Amino acid sequence: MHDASQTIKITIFDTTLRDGELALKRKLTVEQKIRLAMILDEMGVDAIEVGYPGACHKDRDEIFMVSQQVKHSTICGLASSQPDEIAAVASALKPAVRGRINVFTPIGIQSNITASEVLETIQSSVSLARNYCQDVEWSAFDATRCHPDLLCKAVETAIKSGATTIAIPDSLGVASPIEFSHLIETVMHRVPNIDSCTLAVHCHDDRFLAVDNSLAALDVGARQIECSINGLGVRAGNADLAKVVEAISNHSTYYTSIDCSWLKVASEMVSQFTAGSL
Ligand SMILES: CC(C)[C@@](O)(CC(=O)O)C(=O)O
Repeated sequence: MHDASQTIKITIFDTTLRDGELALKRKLTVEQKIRLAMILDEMGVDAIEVGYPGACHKDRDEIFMVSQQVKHSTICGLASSQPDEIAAVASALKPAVRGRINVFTPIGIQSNITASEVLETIQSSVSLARNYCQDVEWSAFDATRCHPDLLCKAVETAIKSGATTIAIPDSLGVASPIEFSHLIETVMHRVPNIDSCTLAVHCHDDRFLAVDNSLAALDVGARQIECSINGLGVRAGNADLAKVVEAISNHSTYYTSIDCSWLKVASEMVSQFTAGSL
């Protein structure tokens, strides 16, 4: 429950089953994914990212089977800009009550393609995803190590191509809260069509700042936080969902739809699934 002053809803996007699973030596089974997804759905998580078929073949069937079971949360699958990956996620989402394709494009300093090639890739992959699905997220992989001019152009292009959510990840966990919120503020100010999407953040915990960075971004306009149970995720992990949600529940203006009484059950379930596998 939230009180009357808490008027701004923050969407919670859980990626335990996708980014979290990447951290495991022994992958999750489909039964485990379904069990956790049912808890996340019951808990009130807005979106559940279940897998990345482009990197792990079994994830396609897992997205399909979780989509058959979950009735409230949006089910999400990750794809690169490759058309076959986008098609695989789209077909896996067929049984979903609500489905979302999350398309990512590398735009950081490591990416060795030109700016115009990046923009073309975004345009074609997001439009393709949008032909399959009304709900499309575009993630700017390595956004915190990219030139802000390119980031702003890329975000504008993704929105024009049909993305309804834009995620700004700190993929390698390099940013501080001031740097990260400044980057989000730049995007909010400089992208002309930014109001027609939900801005999301996806932070990694390499500097133990994933939760702080995510929360700092709210005050400059971010409205979705991507996080995971127990902070499970590659390297140091993602932002811990329970910490994000507890912090927001004590905030004067923001609220989430999470029922905190489920946090302990979810955390214990993930600890049990990952025991000996980290
Ligand atoms: C897809 C994207 C949000 C990503 O999760 C990609 C990834 O690390 O797999 C990131 O952290 O940049």
